[in-house]
Amino acid sequence: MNPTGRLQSGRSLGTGLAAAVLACAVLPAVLPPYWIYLAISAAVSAVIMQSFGVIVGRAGVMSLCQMSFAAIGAWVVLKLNVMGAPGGFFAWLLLGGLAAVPVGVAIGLPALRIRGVNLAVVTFGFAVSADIVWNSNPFPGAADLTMLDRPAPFDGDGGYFVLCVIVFTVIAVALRAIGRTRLGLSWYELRHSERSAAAHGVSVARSKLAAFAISAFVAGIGGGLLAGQLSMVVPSNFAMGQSLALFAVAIMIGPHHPEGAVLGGVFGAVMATIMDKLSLPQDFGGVLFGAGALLALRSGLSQTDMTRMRKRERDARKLLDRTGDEHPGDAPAVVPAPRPPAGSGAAGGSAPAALKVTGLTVRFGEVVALDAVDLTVPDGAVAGLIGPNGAGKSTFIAAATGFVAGYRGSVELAGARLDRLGPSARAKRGLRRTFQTTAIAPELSLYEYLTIGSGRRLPRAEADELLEFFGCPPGDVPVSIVDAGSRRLLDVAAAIAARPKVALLDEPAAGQSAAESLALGRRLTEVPARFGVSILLVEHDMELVQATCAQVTVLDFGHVIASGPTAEVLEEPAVRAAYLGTADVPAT
Ligand SMILES: Nc1ncnc2c1ncn2[C@@H]1O[C@H](COP(=O)(O)OP(=O)(O)OP(=O)(O)O)[C@@H](O)[C@H]1O
Repeated sequence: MNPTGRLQSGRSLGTGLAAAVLACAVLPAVLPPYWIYLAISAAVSAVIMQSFGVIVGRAGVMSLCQMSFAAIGAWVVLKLNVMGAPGGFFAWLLLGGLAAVPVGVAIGLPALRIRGVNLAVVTFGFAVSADIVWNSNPFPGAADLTMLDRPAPFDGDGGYFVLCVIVFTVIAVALRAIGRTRLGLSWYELRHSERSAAAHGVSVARSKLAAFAISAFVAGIGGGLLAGQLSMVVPSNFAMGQSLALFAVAIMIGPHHPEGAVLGGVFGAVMATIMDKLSLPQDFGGVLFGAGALLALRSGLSQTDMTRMRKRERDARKLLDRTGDEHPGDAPAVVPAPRPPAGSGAAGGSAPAALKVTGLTVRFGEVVALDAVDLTVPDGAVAGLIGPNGAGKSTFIAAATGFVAGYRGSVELAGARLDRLGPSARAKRGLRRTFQTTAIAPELSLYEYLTIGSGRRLPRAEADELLEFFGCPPGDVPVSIVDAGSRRLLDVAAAIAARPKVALLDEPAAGQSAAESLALGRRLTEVPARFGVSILLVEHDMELVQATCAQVTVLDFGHVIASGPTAEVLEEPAVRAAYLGTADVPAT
């Protein structure tokens, strides 16, 4: 983030904190008692909405059981109160949140294998089971009417509202900090594409479980606060219907942003009163939430996401106007890329292998996508992999990087076998890839995306250098206003940012003009020396391949039909016949 970005981010934190202080100072003083009570309900709901914000808003996981986690928090607080446990309300509140964590992780385990609607059904099943448990076992204190006393000095309604706002603010600041770590950013990537996250070395399992654990903790805290508000709770306070309604609000509003959590909390708390005042049935509020959620699902973004993104886009356009770059992603003019010297890199044959793939065979049912393919990427080289549509190039990248289970053959990176490792482990070992279709979370900035890709705390200067080198827009620009061609370049930059041993690039020049494609070729030839990354380039653009790759391997129907120095290979009759027709190979 440049100084302007940091300033804006600091300003939004300052505005949020000022709003919290103002709410604490003014609302208890001016609101009548009934509305103060509603304000407490809104603040408690806002805390529970924050838990939806983590799991639904950030990680994109359809969890319908957040109120069950809240119930665990409430149960623990009430149980410790009945027991007269030491520590008092604040310690019990914390323990209530912590008690929800293992349950959150246990519910998250199925999420490692299933997703979408199926996962929603699993979490809903848990909510139903929890409902049955709560209904047949009264909450602690309910049988003998042991009330929970609120802690001084927050025991009055005004004071308790202040306490709830403080808890909300602390959680918001903590989640904001987590959101800037690689874990927090990886949640956004998970939401859009788990395979991209895995290709960036993100452990999808760990990331999802962390989201479940943190969201359960926050929900547990919310449940504990609700127990403090009501002094005694009943199962209907945590009914599965509540989880559903709040889930719909979460999808619609986007509680992963504090203003969205507050808005969601207010809606959740006052909707019943509004329906009452309008003489409408209570369930009508749920119908409205459901309709709003459907609209948000169609656009893929919540209301707060859209508002923030528009603001970010406006700021970015101003920044681009100031820097004179009106078309993000326009590649700077470059002289044509120099051809690599014959015999250099891959063509030399004597360089040690950065990547050595032997006998790679992949079957999809009856289709043999790859048949005993041998391919080597020498250290410090840009090698090419070409072939007609359906030849098996993408399958080769997918299998080598661990995205295809059950291939035959071996994949060695700098002499180490990778065959037993999954995609994220291979990425961490230094084997990165890009995809033909980019799936970058549009709400991220280019800096944030590079941070995820790099797998480390990427210094701004290094990020700027990478963006400039690949001709990408400035780092504060949101991905949402970056064109498709530039997104591909950004994807390449993110792969290189990790400084892997080898990067496998799947058609990075698709969507680029001829001049941009040549500019990319020039940059790619510099990558091994400049960043220490060897490259395997999959491309249909023959000029780019010729300008960039010293050695090329040609696939046809899953077989290697030629391999060696690019110029010689492209002259081979079998290659011309299979791939390029007979006379279309540009003279080399
Ligand atoms: N998941 C899959 N299930 C079944 N068949 C597949 C799958 N993925 C690829 N194939 C088949 O494997 C073969 C190789 O496909 P692949 O996408 O690797 O080719 P490609 O050389 O990358 O093509 P293109 O240049 O069009 O991207 C094709 O016959 C394709 O239909």
